[in-house]
Amino acid sequence: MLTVRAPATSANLGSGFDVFGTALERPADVVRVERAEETTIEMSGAGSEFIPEDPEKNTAGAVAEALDAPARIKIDKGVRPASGLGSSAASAAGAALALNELYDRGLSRSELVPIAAEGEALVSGEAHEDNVAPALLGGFTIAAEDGVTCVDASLPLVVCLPDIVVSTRDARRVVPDTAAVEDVVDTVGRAATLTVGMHRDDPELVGQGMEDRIVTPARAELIDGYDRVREAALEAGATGVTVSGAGPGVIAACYESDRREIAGAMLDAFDDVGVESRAYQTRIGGGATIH
Ligand SMILES: Nc1ncnc2c1ncn2[C@@H]1O[C@H](COP(=O)(O)OP(=O)(O)O)[C@@H](O)[C@H]1O
Ligand SMILES: N[C@@H](CCOP(=O)(O)O)C(=O)O
Repeated sequence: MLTVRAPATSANLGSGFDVFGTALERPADVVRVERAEETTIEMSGAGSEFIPEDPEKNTAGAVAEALDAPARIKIDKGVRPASGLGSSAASAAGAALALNELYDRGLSRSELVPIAAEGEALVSGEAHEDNVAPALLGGFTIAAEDGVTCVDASLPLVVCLPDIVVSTRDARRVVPDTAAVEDVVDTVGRAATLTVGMHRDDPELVGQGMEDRIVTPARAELIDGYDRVREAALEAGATGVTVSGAGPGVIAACYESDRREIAGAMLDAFDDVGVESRAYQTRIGGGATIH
């Protein structure tokens, strides 16, 4: 079978709601495909018992349909669903790259972004591209109306995933419909700062750019212990902390030398409020790879 490794991703990064995303070096999904008369899906791995194998309800099935590429698809989940780590997107991006290769469709990775986003539309109600873009292209991505821009960054990160489930569909319902002009001005400044920080692999600038007054406060309410975890990470040396994607994952930017301490502090802080969690000491990584 043709095999693709597709990385977890972290979208938004505070100031870039529905626009910014980064590929994470780990964890990742492994997607295997072979040609078939009709699409079937077999799931295994982290949280796979909660993911429908019906191709009409699985993000990989939506991609097979969009590419008109029926296949036997096996997905080994490294990324638990409803995590804020682009779990649904990893499978969609992996399937898009694998089926494009299997059927010789000849599409570029950029051209596969809107196809993989069909999977996101299936599960979250909207074809947001901020997870599938970095899962396919790697690095730090800016998914805008006019297309995706990619920065080849490799900043160290810690992502802490509490044992709480927040579905992206539900977390999109708490996003405010309007924002005050001064908050929009603040967001523009922070988004610009973060983008420069990614170009320079500068944890301080990226950290400053991760602050957000518009979307993140509403999302933080859905995560038990968020404020405590954020404070603990900052005290341990994180340069910025925010909700990863729609949550419940929490992401910290940092220097490599502080990564271990930050991971420990975040785990302890969740533990203090009675929530089990696991931490990934990772960094911005590459896009999906064919094996
Ligand atoms: N291949 C897949 N991988 C992960 N989740 C999937 C997949 N196909 C469908 N889903 C559904 O998508 C939802 C998880 O997606 P989402 O809420 O966006 O979480 P995440 O932030 O982890 O991507 C769950 O309801 C899950 O059952
Ligand atoms: N921009 C989206 C990103 C959702 O990411 P996920 O990893 O939680 O699926 C949003 O914030 O809704």
